[in-house]
Formats: sequence, structure tokens, C-alpha cells
Amino acid sequence: MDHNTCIYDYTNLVMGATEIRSSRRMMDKLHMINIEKYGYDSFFKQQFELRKNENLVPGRVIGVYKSAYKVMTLNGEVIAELSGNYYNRVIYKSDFPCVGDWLLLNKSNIIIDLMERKTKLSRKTPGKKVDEQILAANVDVLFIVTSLNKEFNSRRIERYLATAINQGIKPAIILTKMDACNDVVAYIEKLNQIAPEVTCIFTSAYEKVGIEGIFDELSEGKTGVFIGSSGVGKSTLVNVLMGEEVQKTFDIRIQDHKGRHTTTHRELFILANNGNIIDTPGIREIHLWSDNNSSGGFEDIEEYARQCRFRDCQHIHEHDCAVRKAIEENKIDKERFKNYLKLQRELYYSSLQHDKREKIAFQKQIKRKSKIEGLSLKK
Ligand SMILES: Nc1nc2c(ncn2[C@@H]2O[C@H](COP(=O)(O)OP(=O)(O)OP(=O)(O)O)[C@@H](O)[C@H]2O)c(=O)[nH]1
Ligand SMILES: [Zn+2]
Repeated sequence: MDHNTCIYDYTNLVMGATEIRSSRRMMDKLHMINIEKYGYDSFFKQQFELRKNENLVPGRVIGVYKSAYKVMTLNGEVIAELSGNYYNRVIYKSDFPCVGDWLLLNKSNIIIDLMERKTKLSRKTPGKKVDEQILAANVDVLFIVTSLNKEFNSRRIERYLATAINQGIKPAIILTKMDACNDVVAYIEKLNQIAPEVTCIFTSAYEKVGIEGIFDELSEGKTGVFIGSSGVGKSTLVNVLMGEEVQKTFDIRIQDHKGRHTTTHRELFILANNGNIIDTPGIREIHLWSDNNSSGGFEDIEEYARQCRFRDCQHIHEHDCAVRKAIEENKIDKERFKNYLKLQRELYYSSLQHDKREKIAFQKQIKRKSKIEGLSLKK
């Protein structure tokens, strides 16, 4: 399906071939939004095509409220709520829409369905509860933001890199506050040790340095997420990218069912070059959550691991362990290796939890189904 088809569906306009060619001008006339700049590409168009007879509209979540969503559609921003049917189908918390998700809405702005996600930036829910929390969906680039000062921490960067690579998201490292750093070379060396292949962008929001480098990573329709500790300068950078003070709490205030005003803190903004950015304030830690065991960003260690005598070598006390030998010869940093093991364990644990969660959900589904069919389940 092409972009024009969805304009037909939505407005019932009858257009000829010539008009189709000038659909963008047409959209301007009708005050329609070009949702392609929000990342509406063939991946989502195909999903919409499969449902085209249902009179639905595609839209992207640009803000999340307690019980409603701010969604960008062809018609501009709307406030949308979930349908009862949607609620009934939800099994996991991660089935609820999050910022960056593409939705199918009906004409009354009721959310009928969630489109399949291209990527998701997930973490394990903070605290004891073991579950997945999706921070943002359909992310193309994870900007790992860190300052060129004491806050710089190789182990933390490795963790973020593993998260991005494991989830199929391209990582890029943004180094901030270059104006206040007098030994940039030392940081370049550190980055070479942990992320030789990763794009590193050196910036100063104060002096507007390096901003182009961020724009380069975000062409039209691409979505980037900023992640990093509090105080590294994420918001300042977002403001510079936006060219203005971004109002964190939009004027638009809505009421939830209890009549209270609620605001959102995870939002998607569009840049002048039509790239999309999501700021994630308040993310202090990220524990890996994944349904697969492959960590990312440790190719150097994995390269040595392939040379170990035993394929399932744990690199602890096995004979002929190439990894331990590399550590002894200072070819692998010991602390980096420890972090690798830690993240591996975290991933393994998370994949076990993932399987457990699937089993519980499967049982829930059977129970629900048998309830509907009037059957009772005996143990
Ligand atoms: N020297 C210097 N300081 C900066 C720069 N950018 C931001 N800062 C300062 O760093 C502090 C934190 O900046 P914020 O943008 O609020 O940091 P943040 O990462 O958004 O923090 P949270 O909102 O808590 O996640 C502020 O005092 C900024 O003025 C920079 O380019 N150079
Ligand atoms: Zn080994």
C-alpha cells in the first residue's frame, strides 16, 4: 500500500493519477499531516493494508498519559483511548502501547489494535518484580549520552551498548560537555577500548558543537532515543536540537476517568530535519530484559572465546581457555571481562524468566478461553 491509499481510506476522497502525484500539496491544503516523517514506512503500511477494510486510521503514540495516549494521525494530534476489546486481550503489561508505537484507531479515536513493533527498547522492571518494561518502541538509534567528566563510566556504556545491540537497535555514543573537558584524548582512548566500531559524537550544547553529528544519525522518519544518567545534559541537548525550549509538559492537558489531570513525561518530538527523538528522563538504571541470549558489543571477547578448547567454556578454570590467556596478556581488560560475565548472567536469567512468563500467559489464555466456552478446568 502506498501513502496515498491511506488518504483515500481516511477521507474518502476521489483522486486521479495526477492528484495522487501531488498528494503532498493536497495534504497541505487539507491540513493533513505527512505521517511518513513520523516513521510510517512499508513495515507499518503493510500491516495497515491487511486491515484496510475495517475503516481504521494509522497513528503513532507521541505521548503516554495515565489512561490515554497522544497520537499523531493524518489529521494531526488526537487523544485516544483503548477499546474494551483491547483491554480484554492484554496479557502482559508490554502489550499496552508505549511511546513510539504505531496504532490502528477507529474514527472516534478508539485504539483498536497495536501494530507489530519493529524494535523495542526494553528493560527489566525495576525492583524485585520480574517483568518487561518497554521504554520506547520502533527505535532506530539509541543515543547513549554520557559526560566528558567523572560521570563517564565504561561499564555503564557497555551495559547500554549490550542493550541496544541485543534489541536490534543501532547504538551511538554522545559525549557531552566538551567545553568543560581538557583531556578529550583520554576519553577517545577509553572509547576505543570498549566501542571501536560505534559512532561517537563529541558535543557541547553550550557551544553548539557536534549537533550536526546527531542530525546525521537521524534522517527523515528515523527515531532516536536519548538515554543516560541524570545531569549528563540530555534535556539541554534536546532543546538545542529542537532549536527552542521544548515544553516538557505540553499545554494540552487531559483528564483521566477520575477527573484528574494527568501529564506525560515520555514524549516523541520531531526535529526540523524530520527526525524523531524520544527523551527518557528518570531512567536511572537499565537491567537487561531479552528473549534471546546473545549479548552485544563484546565481539573482542567472543572472538577469543571461539578459540577456547571447549565450546561451552565458561572461562573460569577450564584448560586452554583463550579468554583467560588474553586477560593475562592484557589483551582483554579484566573489568570489561567481569562486566561481560555479569551481563551474560543477566541475559540468561532474563531469558529463563521470559520462558516462565510465556508459560504462565499460555495457562492464563487457556483458562480465559475455557471460561468463554463455559468449560471448567480441573487440575
Ligand atoms: N559545561 C556544560 N554544561 C552543560 C552542557 N549541557 C548541559 N550542561 C549542564 O548540565 C546540567 C544538567 O543538564 P540537563 O540537560 O538537565 O541534564 P539531563 O541529562 O537532562 O538530566 P535529567 O533531566 O535529570 O535526566 C545543567 O546544569 C546544564 O546546564 C554543556 O554542553 N556544557
Ligand atoms: Zn574460555
